Amino acid sequence: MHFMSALRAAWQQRDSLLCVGLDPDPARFPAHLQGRPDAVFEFCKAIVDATADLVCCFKPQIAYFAAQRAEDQLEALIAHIHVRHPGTPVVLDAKRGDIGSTAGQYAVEAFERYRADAITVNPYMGRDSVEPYLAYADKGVILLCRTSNPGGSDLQFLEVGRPGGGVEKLYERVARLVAEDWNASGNCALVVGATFPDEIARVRALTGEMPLLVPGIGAQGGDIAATVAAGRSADGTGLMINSSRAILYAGADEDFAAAARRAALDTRDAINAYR
Ligand SMILES: O=C(O)c1cc(=O)[nH]c(=O)n1[C@@H]1O[C@H](COP(=O)(O)O)[C@@H](O)[C@H]1O
Repeated sequence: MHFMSALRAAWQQRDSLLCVGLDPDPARFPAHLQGRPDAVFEFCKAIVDATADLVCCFKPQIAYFAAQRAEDQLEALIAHIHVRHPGTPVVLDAKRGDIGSTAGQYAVEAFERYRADAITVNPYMGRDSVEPYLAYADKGVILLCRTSNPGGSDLQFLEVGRPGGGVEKLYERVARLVAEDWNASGNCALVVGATFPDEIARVRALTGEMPLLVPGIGAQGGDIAATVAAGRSADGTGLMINSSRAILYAGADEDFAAAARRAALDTRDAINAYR
C-alpha cells in the first residue's frame, strides 16, 4: 500500500496523529531485559504491541539499532509490525544524504532490506541526492526542513535570494522546492520541529496539505497545543507528531509497556483535544 494512503487510513481509523519513536537505549531498559542478546527487539516489540492501536505510525531511529549491532533486530521488528499490526506505517529515521549512486544503496537498504514504508532524508545535497528515494513512488520521503534542535537555526534560518526577487529563509526554500517540484509522485513529507510552532505554521502555509513529521514534544519540551494549531491540515490531520523517550521510558520496571501505553494514550488525547 502507498505510504500516504496507509497514513491517511491510520489517521482516520485510529483517530490519532501520534507517532511513537523507537529509540531503544539499553542503559534505560528495565532490569529483566538487561544483558539479553535480543533485548533491543524484545523492548521495542513490547512497546509496539502496547501502543499500535494508538498511533498513526512508528518511527524506529536506525542509529540506536546500529550502535548496538542490532540491525537484525531492527529487521525483525519492522517485520513484526507488518505482520502483527498491518496498516501501521513504519518510518525509518535515517536522515540519509549522499550522492545519487550511494543514495540508491541507502534506498535499497531502507525499502528492500528493512521494508520501511518511509524514510527521513537530508535534502541539503540537492535533488539528485533525493531522486533514488523519490523513485520508489509508493514509499514516503520525509525531508528535513526546520529541525527541532537549537542549532537548526544556524543554517536553516539563513536568508537566501528568492528566484524572481526578495529573500526567504533556507528552510522556506526547502519547503517550497519539495512542494512545488520534488513531490511529483505525491510521496513527500517534511520534518518541522515542535519546538518552533511559528515555522510549522509557515511550512503549512507553503505546502498545502503535505504531511509534516513533527518531533520535539515530550523530552524536548515542544508545546502540543501550539504544534497542532500551527500544523493541522484543513481536515484536522496532516501531522505525525513524534514522541520517543517520554513514551519509551515512562516506566522503568517490568510493567514498562503498560506505562508506555498510558503515556501514549495521554499524548494522543492531548493532541486530539486541539485538533
Ligand atoms: O527526523 C527526526 O525524526 C527528527 C528530526 C528533528 O528535527 N528532531 C528530532 O528530534 N528528530 C528525531 O525525533 C526523535 C525525538 O526523540 P524524543 O526527543 O525522545 O521524543 C529522535 O529520534 C530524533 O532523532
